[in-house]
Amino acid sequence: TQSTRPQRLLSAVQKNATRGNPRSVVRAIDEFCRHKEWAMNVGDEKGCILDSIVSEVNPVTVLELGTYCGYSTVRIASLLPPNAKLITLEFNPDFAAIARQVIAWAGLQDKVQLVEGSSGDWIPKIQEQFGINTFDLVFLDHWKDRYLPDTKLMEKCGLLRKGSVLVADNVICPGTPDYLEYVRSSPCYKSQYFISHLEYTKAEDGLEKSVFLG
Ligand SMILES: O=c1[nH]cnc2c(O)c(F)c(-c3ccc(F)cc3)c(-c3ccc(F)cc3)c12
Ligand SMILES: [Mg+2]
Repeated sequence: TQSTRPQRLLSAVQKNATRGNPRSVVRAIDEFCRHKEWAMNVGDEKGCILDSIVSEVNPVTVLELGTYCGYSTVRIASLLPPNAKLITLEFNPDFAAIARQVIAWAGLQDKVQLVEGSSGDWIPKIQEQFGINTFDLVFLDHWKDRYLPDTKLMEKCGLLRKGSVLVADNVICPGTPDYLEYVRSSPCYKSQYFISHLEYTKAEDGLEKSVFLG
């Protein structure tokens, strides 16, 4: 039977990256996507911007919406302090199965909790299920039509506190106009756009960083 692109991406990691070395896992995926097959990882250019925001926030609790193959999960988790926890939600079970193996290859499974299911179902259950009250950082990278409803849901569930930082991928390509309008016009957010490119291409894309003001 034919392999899938995520399976081929995992094989490239297992072939070219060193177990327990997150940077080599990130490099192996970027090489695969640049030279073999494009895949929708945040990528190296936007990834560096994400790294700088994560390092600045130095979060103890992180929520990632949209795991895919675990590329940004590995990038973020590799920068976290020892006691920090990253929860990543993935709707697609095939993606989740690959991501678990990529995260394990990087040696980051103790910092990461991968949860399979829809963000809309899981966001209201996180506090009771994982003993987390609020998130210091949220990375939105799942589905463009869910960014705004899930942000409102996080607010309603009290998962954001004064100073919580939201980072959203793909705000230009494919674009999340309703989300951008909301975080840029709401008095509850201070927003900033970081211009970049769609992963592994010359098309414009960028990250929107929004600080919740409470
Ligand atoms: O859906 C996504 N989630 C998270 N990150 C994504 C990402 O970083 C992307 F670059 C793309 C993308 C953008 C342009 C393109 F041509 C193909 C795919 C998508 C995406 C957009 C529309 C779809 F129908 C399917 C996938 C996503
Ligand atoms: Mg993305």
